[in-house]
Amino acid sequence: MGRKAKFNDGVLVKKGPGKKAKKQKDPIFPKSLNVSDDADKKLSSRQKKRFKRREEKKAELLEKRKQNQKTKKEGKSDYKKGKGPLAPPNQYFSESESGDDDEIDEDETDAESMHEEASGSVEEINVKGFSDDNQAWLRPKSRKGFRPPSSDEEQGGEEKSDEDMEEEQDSEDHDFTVEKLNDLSDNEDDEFDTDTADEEEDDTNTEDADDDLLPIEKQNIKLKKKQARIQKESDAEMQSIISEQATFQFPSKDSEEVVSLQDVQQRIREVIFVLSDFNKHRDSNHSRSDYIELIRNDLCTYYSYNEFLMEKFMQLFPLSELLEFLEASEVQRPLTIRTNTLKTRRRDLAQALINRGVNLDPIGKWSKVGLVVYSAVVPMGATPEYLAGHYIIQGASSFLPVMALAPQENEKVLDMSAAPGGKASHIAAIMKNTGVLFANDLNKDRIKAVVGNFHRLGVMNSVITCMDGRKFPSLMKVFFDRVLLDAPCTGTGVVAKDQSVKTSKDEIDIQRCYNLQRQLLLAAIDSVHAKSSTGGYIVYSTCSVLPEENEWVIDFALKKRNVKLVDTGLGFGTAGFTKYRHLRFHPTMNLTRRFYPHEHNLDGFFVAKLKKFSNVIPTSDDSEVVEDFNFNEDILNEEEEVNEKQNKKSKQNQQGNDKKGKNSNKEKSHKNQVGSKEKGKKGKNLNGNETNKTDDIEKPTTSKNKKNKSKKTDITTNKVNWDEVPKKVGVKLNKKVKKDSKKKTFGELKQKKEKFNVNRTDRKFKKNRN
Ligand SMILES: C[S@@+](CC[C@H](N)C(=O)[O-])C[C@H]1O[C@@H](n2cnc3c(N)ncnc32)[C@H](O)[C@@H]1O
Repeated sequence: MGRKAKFNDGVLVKKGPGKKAKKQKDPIFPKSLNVSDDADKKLSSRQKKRFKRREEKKAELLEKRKQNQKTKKEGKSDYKKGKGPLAPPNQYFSESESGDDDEIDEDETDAESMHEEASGSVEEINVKGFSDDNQAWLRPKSRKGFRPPSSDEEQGGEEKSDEDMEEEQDSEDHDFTVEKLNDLSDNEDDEFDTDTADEEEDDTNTEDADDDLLPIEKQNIKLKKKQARIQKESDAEMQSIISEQATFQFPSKDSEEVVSLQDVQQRIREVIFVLSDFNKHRDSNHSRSDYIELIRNDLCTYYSYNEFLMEKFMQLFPLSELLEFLEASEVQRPLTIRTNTLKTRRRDLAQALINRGVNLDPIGKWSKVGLVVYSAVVPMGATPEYLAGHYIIQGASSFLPVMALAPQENEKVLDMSAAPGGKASHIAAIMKNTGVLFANDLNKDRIKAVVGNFHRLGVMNSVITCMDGRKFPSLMKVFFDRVLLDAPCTGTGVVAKDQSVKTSKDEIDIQRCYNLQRQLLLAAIDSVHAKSSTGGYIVYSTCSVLPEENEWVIDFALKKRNVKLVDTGLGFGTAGFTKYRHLRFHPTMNLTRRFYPHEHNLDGFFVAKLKKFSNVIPTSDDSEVVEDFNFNEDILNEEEEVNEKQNKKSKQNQQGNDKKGKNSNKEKSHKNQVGSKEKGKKGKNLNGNETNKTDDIEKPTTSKNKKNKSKKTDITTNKVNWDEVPKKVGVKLNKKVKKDSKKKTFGELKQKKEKFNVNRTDRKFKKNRN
């Protein structure tokens, strides 16, 4: 019942006489709903103009959209071909290895089907979208309170207080809501925004256009105008403050005032500002080093580091980046898990965990087995899936060395320092439990964790050993197809996980680490078979960001063994250093990869991949005893050496030319620097303990033994640097003495042996007595 609207333009179709139809009048609709053809006729001339303009813009927008879609399609096809910036995961595995391919292929289909599931069952149970495009989590969250200054601020901009930031955030939020409302109110008319933007510029136009706008749109325009005005005012204010506070007041040495953390934070910003244009903003009574010292102390106070480590980081990062690194190191990385493909598939695992109320997402396009967990109502280390070995809780950065290693089915692989077995079990999964995996660790207690994890995860192809990795070559020399050395390190990349690193590390710790790392790496190389039909690779990784433990160790191995650096195949990460302070590393060092918490939202990590090309050990004299090597001393000596070199240059060149022909074979060698070794000496490390290593760790470059320091090659040309020839003469002389000793008569040798036996008994006797 009720009145009937006449939508048929007044053409009345007679249906016969009805009482009500006759009695009731036609309904009258409001003008705005009148959609009759003659609506056009009622437009004013201005309205017509605006209408025309809108139509034109509509057409323009449509054209643009079409073009965009076209370029997007082209981009997509590029991506499929592997040309795009985020290449498909297969590309990450540079060698075409059947085992990996299988895992990836399977996972790729996993990912696709997971997308399908996302629109189906996953959404049904109302859990956050499960998409593979979650690169956003890779952006590190900043700690609340201290925002490192942007480069703009550093260039002289005034820093914003927390209140300002909150206000800014508020206004951003407000903008966002208003925009959203606009979208909602006019979501079919995309060009509308453009219209209003134009009208904002032209006041007269705005007034005209206002007639057509909804109240909320008018409000939006007003708000934007207000914001622009406020911005203008605050800019002007900021300029005046900057000009007023041109010089930062350096705190006097005598002042013992206790400053709050907020003041320290403020001072850090101010000193960064001064250092950004030192000549302009400095206090003439203080040098740059005064400012550096001040900021170092303040950073130590604010972030609770010891001065030594802060100094190390200051050498590593420019100031603005340092702040970002320190800030990111205060925040825990997202919780990530790795699917154990020996037992399940990622999509099944994801589904099972989602059903338990875990909010998760794939880790990113670079891994097909990782999941990032945003929130969980159950402890992730105690779910039935965990206990059944369907996944392992593992930092995302720990995937990287194994991905770089790219083990294959049926290979012989060694994980030299494996405990607690996270990476080793990943290797076993990629090998699909085929071949042999040696999982070794020096630490007896930690090796128990490897056993436990392997049982839980169903690793069946492993031999677990507990020995010093340095001794592996004596047990299984040239045996393995691939070796992973995830070396013990200072852990400077994982400060967020272990805050004790901030204060517990000093020079001696670092020195101990890099000496052990060098020895372990040489042992790892010696355990690999260069002629392996499928491999011959060594991957070296640490969770430290210090070059002493990374590039410097690799550079050492390049000089000591027949290995070369190859691409890690990881597709992301920052290139390793080819120079650091006064040191110059091999130019191929840029093939190594560094990962930072502030840049990649991963723990600080270093990954290098080496290919062994010959089983010959270039300096194979095991009787050589070498002292520990000191990084800082080396840097100082490099400087000294440069000066010395300049003085002796002409003389050395002459000698060098004489020797050139004789040493051409060495010149061909891959190594760019061969350390000469002192024989028969015992070395001392920094602790004063005697070292009697059988492997070739370089001796310290102290002035005492400098004469015998290694000959060098020019790393840019990989040729012998003939300026260094006198040192090589020293090496030659040593060899000559050695040869002469071989010419000794039988009688002399017998005498020598007897003397040696007497000494030995004497030593034994003394030892027993003690
Ligand atoms: C960074 S952790 C290895 C972590 C392991 N790769 C993982 O992913 O679970 C370094 C390991 O090296 C071991 N280690 C230290 N010195 C060693 C040595 N001389 N030989 C073998 N392993 C050693 C430590 O016990 C420690 O477990």
